[in-house]
Amino acid sequence: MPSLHMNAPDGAFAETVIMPGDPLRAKYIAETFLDDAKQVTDVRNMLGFTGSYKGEPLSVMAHGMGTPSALIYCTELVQHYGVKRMLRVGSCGAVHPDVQLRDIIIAQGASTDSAAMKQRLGPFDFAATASYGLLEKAVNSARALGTQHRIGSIFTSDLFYWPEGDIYDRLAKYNILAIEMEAAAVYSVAAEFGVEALAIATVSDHIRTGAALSTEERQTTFDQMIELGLATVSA
Ligand SMILES: O=P(O)(O)O[C@H]1O[C@H](CO)[C@@H](O)[C@H]1O
Ligand SMILES: O=c1cc[nH]c(=O)[nH]1
Repeated sequence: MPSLHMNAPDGAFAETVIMPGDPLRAKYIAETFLDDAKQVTDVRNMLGFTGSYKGEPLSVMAHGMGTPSALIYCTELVQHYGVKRMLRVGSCGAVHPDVQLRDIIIAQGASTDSAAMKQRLGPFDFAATASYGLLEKAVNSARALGTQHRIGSIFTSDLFYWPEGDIYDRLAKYNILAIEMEAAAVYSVAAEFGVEALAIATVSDHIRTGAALSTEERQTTFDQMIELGLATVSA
């Protein structure tokens, strides 16, 4: 039976799902890295695929841009399809001076400005953190692969275009490395339903300096991040 936003039948998703924001990145990951990948959902062109990796079932499902979209797909994957592990593979913009273009950030925690997140614990703030088991596997895999990485906290924003620039100084002061738009949402769904989640993200641009990866550099570094994600979930 399909869910509200996915037309995959019951059992169509593996217990582990790799999740980029972009549906075409989901297609690319499935076609490039999975064996026998089949498309399982295409509602709104938000594509999902299931195949295998190193002999184990693995799915790839896009979650779109922003917290509301990610909350919908993550919630339905877990509640409707019984998914147990979600690993976001995204892009992010660096705000911390120590972070370099191409760095892969393993997101230990994600602060957020999202109003949706404020509805979780009533008057309290929910601390969106990665599942330690996945975090440890990602760090060990990055070391084994020799992948340049940073472990730290990021910021999940509802805004891509900020009207005021001073927010970046404040984030860097709190040792936040980079901004993206979904990690806290993915972590919060995992916490709500008792499953595992991790987000890793490639620094595609440096918000402070304006430096950005070329199209070719994006491809190479995204491949490194995807390989790290696959190593993490298959460790
Ligand atoms: O590259 P993805 O995974 O989409 O992630 C980042 O890119 C999008 C903004 O351009 C947002 O979804 C942000 O989180
Ligand atoms: O959300 C994002 C993703 C990449 N770069 C940014 O500046 N923001």
